[in-house]
Amino acid sequence: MDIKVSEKANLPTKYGDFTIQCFAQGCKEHLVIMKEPLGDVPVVRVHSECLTGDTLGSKKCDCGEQLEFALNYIAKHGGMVIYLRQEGRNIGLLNKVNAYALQDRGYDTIEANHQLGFSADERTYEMVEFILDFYGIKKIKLLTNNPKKIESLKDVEIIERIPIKVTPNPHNEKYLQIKKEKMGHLL
Ligand SMILES: Nc1nc2c(ncn2[C@@H]2O[C@H](COP(=O)(O)OP(=O)(O)OP(=O)(O)O)[C@@H](O)[C@H]2O)c(=O)[nH]1
Ligand SMILES: [Zn+2]
Repeated sequence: MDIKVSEKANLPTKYGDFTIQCFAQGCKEHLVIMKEPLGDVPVVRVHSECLTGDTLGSKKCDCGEQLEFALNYIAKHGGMVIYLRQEGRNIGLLNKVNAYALQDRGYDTIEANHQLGFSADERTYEMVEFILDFYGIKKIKLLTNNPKKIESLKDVEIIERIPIKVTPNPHNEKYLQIKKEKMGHLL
């Protein structure tokens, strides 16, 4: 993998004071948001980009709330958010908006992906393994409700899963139900 790594820089935020470091592969620029000390077994959140949820406050998904939970948790306990540029479970923003249009017509989040010729989840996690290896991290506590993410991280030992609590709203109730029933999320 041809990966460029930036320097580390300070990033004070409303959640706490972090450092950030960028890992670029081609046109995908991934980000690590870190709070030190990391401790013996760092807390890690692997977060996939959701422009609509993370920055626009969309109520259609739980991404923004999960990111806030993770940043608050890591500000308190140390650890890192690995922010992967895998928008729309890696189908990209344009396709996600088309998937949302299909959802407006009654398809669920998985059916909409299938209608567009994608699998339910097109993400991969090699970059996470590269980043953890870069920092010499072999064991982590993973902040997630997604068992597939745990299975996908083969080169690192996950000694604990820390659940993320989200409060459903009328717009994401069905989405959360599909994640639980069809994608096996531990909600
Ligand atoms: N294709 C598609 N992507 C979506 C949709 N809603 C959210 N996403 C994307 O899904 C990703 C977040 O995935 P989730 O399955 O919600 O959560 P997760 O990160 O896999 O699991 P957790 O670790 O428990 O948060 C982000 O990349 C979002 O852009 C949708 O309806 N369709
Ligand atoms: Zn989202």
